Amino acid sequence: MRSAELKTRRAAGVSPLLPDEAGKPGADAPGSPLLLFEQASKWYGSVLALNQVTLELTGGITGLVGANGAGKSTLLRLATGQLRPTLGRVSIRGTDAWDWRARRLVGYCPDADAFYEDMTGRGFVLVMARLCGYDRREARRRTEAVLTLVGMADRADRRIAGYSKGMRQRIKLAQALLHDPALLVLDEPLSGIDPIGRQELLDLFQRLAAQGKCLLISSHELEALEKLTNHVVIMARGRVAAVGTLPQIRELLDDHPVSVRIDVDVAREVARRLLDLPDVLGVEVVAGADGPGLVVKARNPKRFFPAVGRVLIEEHAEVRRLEPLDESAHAILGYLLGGSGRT
Ligand SMILES: Nc1ncnc2c1ncn2[C@@H]1O[C@H](COP(=O)(O)OP(=O)(O)OP(=O)(O)O)[C@@H](O)[C@H]1O
Repeated sequence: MRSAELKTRRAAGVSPLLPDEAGKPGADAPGSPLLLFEQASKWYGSVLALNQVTLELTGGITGLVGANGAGKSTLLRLATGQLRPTLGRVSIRGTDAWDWRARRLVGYCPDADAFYEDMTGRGFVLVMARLCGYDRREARRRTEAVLTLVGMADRADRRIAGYSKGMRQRIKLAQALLHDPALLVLDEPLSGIDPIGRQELLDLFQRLAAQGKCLLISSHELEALEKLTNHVVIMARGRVAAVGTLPQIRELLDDHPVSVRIDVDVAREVARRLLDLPDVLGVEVVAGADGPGLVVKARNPKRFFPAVGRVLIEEHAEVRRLEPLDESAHAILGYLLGGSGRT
């Protein structure tokens, strides 16, 4: 039983309370941000997954977006105290996120499902409540409260094996809410969920935020998060590329010059035409493996990129390479101009 319990804890990715500490107030230093990353870096062996991230959350809903491998899950694992930063600090209300006192303030919904499929949703949440250290009666009370909160009270006696993705997500959310955490960390909660289930989940997240919870939600899909919040963190290659409301990020992008590498057969002709464009700040001709290439510095990518496209077509240029050289700008552009930005 002991090993089964431990397996269940790990399976659901929960940070259980210690039995003798359940019910006591959490690690709480009033005035400290709920979640704070201070120059936090994480290496997996030789892979730098998170690079000097500084981030502060105080409340509301924050969307965390980034392409595959951008470092979102690593950031969330650090926030939930499952990993320790190699350098820097991650804290919850002033306490190291790795510390069990901090974990009591955090609820976590992992990306992957790891249920005992033969259990009912209610049975699973109840077991998780017991593992949190609540006695039978309190565990039952909390189980019913969270199942009601996530809209599963009347469907929780069915086996998990028969649940839709949306129902599974709600059960994960229910177990994360058992200890009434201040911060809810949700890793890709919308992935694979149909549009109706998705809207219901978005409504649920909004209700939780209205009740005072702080939510940190990762997603590949900016459009989905855009409906939920305008506080967005964009990640690229382990770094925070931009933080703010979407209008702020768009503005930042318009003001921030981007450097673009363009390798074409008629480099000099294209360079001359590009220099006439109003948003181009400079063009440098550089040597490439297959002939000369251009490094173009420009403002206002929304206007600049379509204009480049027109020049290349008019010059009948054969393009070998066209890519932003700045990873952050690349990521932001991917999201703001090209949809999801998934690579
Ligand atoms: N346990 C690990 N060992 C080695 N490298 C890892 C490990 N976990 C993640 N990485 C690497 O760290 C980087 C960041 O990964 P992470 O999973 O945090 O990104 P992500 O944005 O969540 O991506 P995805 O959307 O694909 O889950 C990637 O290069 C990934 O390959």
